[in-house]
Amino acid sequence: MNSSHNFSDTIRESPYVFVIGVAGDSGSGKTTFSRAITEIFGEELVLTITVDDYHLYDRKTRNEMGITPLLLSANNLTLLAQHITDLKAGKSIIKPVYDHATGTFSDPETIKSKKFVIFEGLHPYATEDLRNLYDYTIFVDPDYEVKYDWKIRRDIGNRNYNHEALLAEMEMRKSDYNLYVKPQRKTADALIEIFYSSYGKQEGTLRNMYQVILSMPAQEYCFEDIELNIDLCDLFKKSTHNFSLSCISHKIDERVVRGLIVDGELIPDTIHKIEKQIEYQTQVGPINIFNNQSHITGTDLIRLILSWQIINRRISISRNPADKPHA
Ligand SMILES: Nc1ncnc2c1ncn2[C@@H]1O[C@H](COP(=O)(O)OP(=O)(O)OP(=O)(O)O)[C@@H](O)[C@H]1O
Ligand SMILES: O=C(CO)[C@H](O)[C@H](O)COP(=O)(O)O
Repeated sequence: MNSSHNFSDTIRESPYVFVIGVAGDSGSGKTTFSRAITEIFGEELVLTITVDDYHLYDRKTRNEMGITPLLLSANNLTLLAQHITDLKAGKSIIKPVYDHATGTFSDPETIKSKKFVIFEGLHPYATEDLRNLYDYTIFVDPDYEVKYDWKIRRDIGNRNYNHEALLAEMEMRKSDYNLYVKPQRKTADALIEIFYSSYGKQEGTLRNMYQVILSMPAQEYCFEDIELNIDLCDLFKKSTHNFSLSCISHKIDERVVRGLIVDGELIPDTIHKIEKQIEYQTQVGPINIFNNQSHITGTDLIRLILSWQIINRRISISRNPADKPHA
């Protein structure tokens, strides 16, 4: 690419709307991973919509019906498909709003399309018709224990649940998760698994440090144009923290996928050098998403690599419009 050109300007000027789907259970870390794209391109270019807004029933009604929000039939997936189609065509939508603080619906809101639209939630691409509308899909899949530790922390703090009600709800959700949410994992372009750190559960939790695996099917786009250089001097001499990076091939849902496993911490210098590599290789910049952090975790590195992968997918569409997925 021309070195004086900023690819964000190309995106701004292009009519193409790139749609990303991030699926996973409640509190699984979807926002944590998708936020990097907003941090890189800014809110002017990136719109995030929570699929929770497409629930058909409020919390009280769901409780009376004895159902969880994970049922496909408890969500208006037809309206969701229509809204993705409209936003992709550059049109505005009038969208329902689900308020987690009260468990009820607020007034609908009008939303204008932007150049990246991220749909995150339980069922962003739960049907084949929905799946065909996306340019890139991610499935976030923390280990059961990790996920429920996060959910308890978050829902009791921010969503006004009491501990017992939350545990009962979590138990009730298990089978619906396997039936209605997890199947999306089979078709995701990128799958993120999160486990307690191999350097110690307690220490890891305190430092927000987990073992994170980013897996992708061996496909044409995989790490295209990516040169990931990690400065060994930073790792060995300048940092006193544990860090490991390895690659595996493994089978998930009958697909053989290649996984990048990251655990431990890097110093900010190392990640800033990687950000510069991304700027150089993609001409998107400035990329500076890790300000004021004393250490950089595996989650952070995977967020950055995943964003890089998405940017490359977007670049390939610009280079070759016929390359558009589902064109
Ligand atoms: N990779 C991670 N490392 C450390 N903590 C995490 C990570 N991912 C998520 N968390 C914790 O879990 C909480 C929920 O994460 P996040 O908001 O990203 O989940 P979500 O899937 O978007 O949730 P929901 O869709 O239910 O709003 C965060 O506030 C954070 O405490
Ligand atoms: O699975 C969820 C996604 O966040 C929530 O439980 C669902 O959206 C219902 O929200 P609430 O529990 O606040 O009524």
